[in-house]
Amino acid sequence: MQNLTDVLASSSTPETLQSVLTVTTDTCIAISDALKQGSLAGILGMAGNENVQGEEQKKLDVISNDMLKDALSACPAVRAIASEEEDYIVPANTSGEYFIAFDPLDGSSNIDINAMVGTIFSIYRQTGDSPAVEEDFLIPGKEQVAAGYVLYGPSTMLVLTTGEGVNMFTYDPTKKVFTLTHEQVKVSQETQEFAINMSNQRFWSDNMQNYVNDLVQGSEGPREKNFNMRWVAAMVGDVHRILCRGGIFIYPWDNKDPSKAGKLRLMYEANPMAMLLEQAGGKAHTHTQRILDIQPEAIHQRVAVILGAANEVDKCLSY
Ligand SMILES: O=P(O)(O)OC[C@H]1O[C@](O)(COP(=O)(O)O)[C@@H](O)[C@@H]1O
Ligand SMILES: [Mg+2]
Ligand SMILES: [Mg+2]
Repeated sequence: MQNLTDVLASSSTPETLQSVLTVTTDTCIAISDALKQGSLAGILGMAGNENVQGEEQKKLDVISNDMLKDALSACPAVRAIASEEEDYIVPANTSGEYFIAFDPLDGSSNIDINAMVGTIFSIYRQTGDSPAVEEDFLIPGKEQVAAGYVLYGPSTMLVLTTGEGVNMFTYDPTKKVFTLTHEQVKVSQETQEFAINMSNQRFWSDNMQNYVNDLVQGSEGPREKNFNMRWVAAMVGDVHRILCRGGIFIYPWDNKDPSKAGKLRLMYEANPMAMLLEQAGGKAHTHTQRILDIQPEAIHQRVAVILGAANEVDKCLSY
């Protein structure tokens, strides 16, 4: 079976980009090893700080952020880094060719219950003669040259696109490599499952309430079929399920906090997942536009997210 290095070497991925992906995925293996140790490694619990978005950081948010930041800063091909857990961009090597944005640990609230978490990353090509500044990083998601995530579940999996479809790799701890296990994944067009945090229902728009009400009415409602609901509380887990067996994931606009356009972050969560979904034949939108077309205004910008099987995303948008 082919491993990640073979797959990248036989693709049109430039060697410099391969080096960024290798450093990223090697660091994710180290994060996976740390997670496996759990309480034994003293890495669970709160870090005692807040990130720039006012969220309390867990120790593992900080540890995984530092691991990725240190490894990627030392990679000559990396020009700058942006992270959900860093206030500002971190310039790395002026002669580097790539920007990498990441959510070092997605699904932080799952850490202490030993449930699914992941690392999400998004890579852009951007060169310049002087150290990178934040404005250089404000590139629409359609310009991504690679995106993916590593899911720390019962097995550790890498899901990757370099713009030539989506491949899934399973980490083989005996050989310490990611092995290609699911080639050219396509999102099923059949939607049986939806994922949305129903506890926010009263804050949604009327249109979103109507759409979800129609799903919940099942075979007695206008959709004339039954749906099931799933919520992993880690976007990485919900998106993985959609890539594996279809469905729709929604973190909609709501009026809970008018200063926020949504909960999820454009650069660390929405853009990389949108690229994966589109490369797998699915769709990813806000309530008003294609996510990959959004011109970012700030690195920590938030957006509404509706992604999954193309037909179902269209159906949702029709409301
Ligand atoms: O608290 P909620 O509404 O269940 O939110 C869950 C969502 O928040 C997130 O956990 C945010 O990610 P972080 O853990 O990186 O902050 C998403 O992964 C997930 O979809
Ligand atoms: Mg996240
Ligand atoms: Mg996070």
